[in-house]
Amino acid sequence: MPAVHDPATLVRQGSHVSVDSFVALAPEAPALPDDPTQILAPVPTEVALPAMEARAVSAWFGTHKVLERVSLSMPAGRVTALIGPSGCGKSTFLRILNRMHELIPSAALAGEVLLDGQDIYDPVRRVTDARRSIGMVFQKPNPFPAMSIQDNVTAGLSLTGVRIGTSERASLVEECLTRAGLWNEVKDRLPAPGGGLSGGQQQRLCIARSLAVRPKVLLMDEPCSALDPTSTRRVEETIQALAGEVTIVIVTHNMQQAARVSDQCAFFLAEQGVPGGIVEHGATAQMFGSPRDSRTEDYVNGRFG
Ligand SMILES: Nc1ncnc2c1ncn2[C@@H]1O[C@H](COP(=O)(O)OP(=O)(O)OP(=O)(O)O)[C@@H](O)[C@H]1O
Repeated sequence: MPAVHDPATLVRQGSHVSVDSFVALAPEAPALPDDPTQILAPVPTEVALPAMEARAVSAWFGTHKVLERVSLSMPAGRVTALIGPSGCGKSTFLRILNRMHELIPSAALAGEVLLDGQDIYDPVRRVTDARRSIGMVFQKPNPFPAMSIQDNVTAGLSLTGVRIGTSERASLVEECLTRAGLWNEVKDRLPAPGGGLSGGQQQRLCIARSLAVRPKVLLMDEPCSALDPTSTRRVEETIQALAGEVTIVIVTHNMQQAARVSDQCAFFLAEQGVPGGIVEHGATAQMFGSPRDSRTEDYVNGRFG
């Protein structure tokens, strides 16, 4: 019997540092292909260990049950895409993976979320540990606009009480901006305000900020939905570059994006009057090329949703 985590018994956390990002324009970037079957991400050949595992996760807002016993393994160093129509519980599931769900009044959940085999909801584990290990990038980028680019990168460290020296800070800033694909564009203006960057650059700045606390997992909730196609391409390149180093779970409504960036997909659905659940999950190539369930086939081919 899984534990029920009622919000009244959960540790509340009001100082979470959100990790949003924006993306930059790049006129030379190629146009996006129209046919998802032409751009399938490479299928992993070896079996990766799960970095995160959701076991029988159910969720409620008050008496409204929105997820029903969802189980999913998210392999280490791989990209998992959560797809499905609006309202089926993808974002709720994502927020459960780093204990943000409990910040919402009336929210409750049941089940377990394991990170490297440990339940992040275990009462002996601190909520701040979960959020440090499991970063989040939101739909709307939110760097600290008046703060310098370099200070934005290290803002998460300061807020979690981590102190580092000047030279260590400088190398961390360079490392994280490089990993986020932004270093070359900002290396000559690190003291300039983060708010002066283009939207796409701000999105990658926020990815750099999340990387600075060295998360094991990066959750991304429609990180490109506010971006133009070229900026989207830049963020997708960043996701692909990070895969292998960080476990990524991304919610996206863009099927081409899911096909481009993910190794595996989980298709969520909430049919009339029924809480959301996973209809089917598997390797991205299989989900797009030969889905087992006709509802998956209809969704990935744009027949509904
Ligand atoms: N803060 C909240 N309070 C009450 N109900 C909520 C809240 N957030 C989400 N819900 C409900 O939970 C269900 C799942 O919502 P959720 O946002 O997780 O779906 P989603 O698949 O991510 O949708 P979308 O793709 O539109 O973002 C919906 O019925 C929604 O109305």
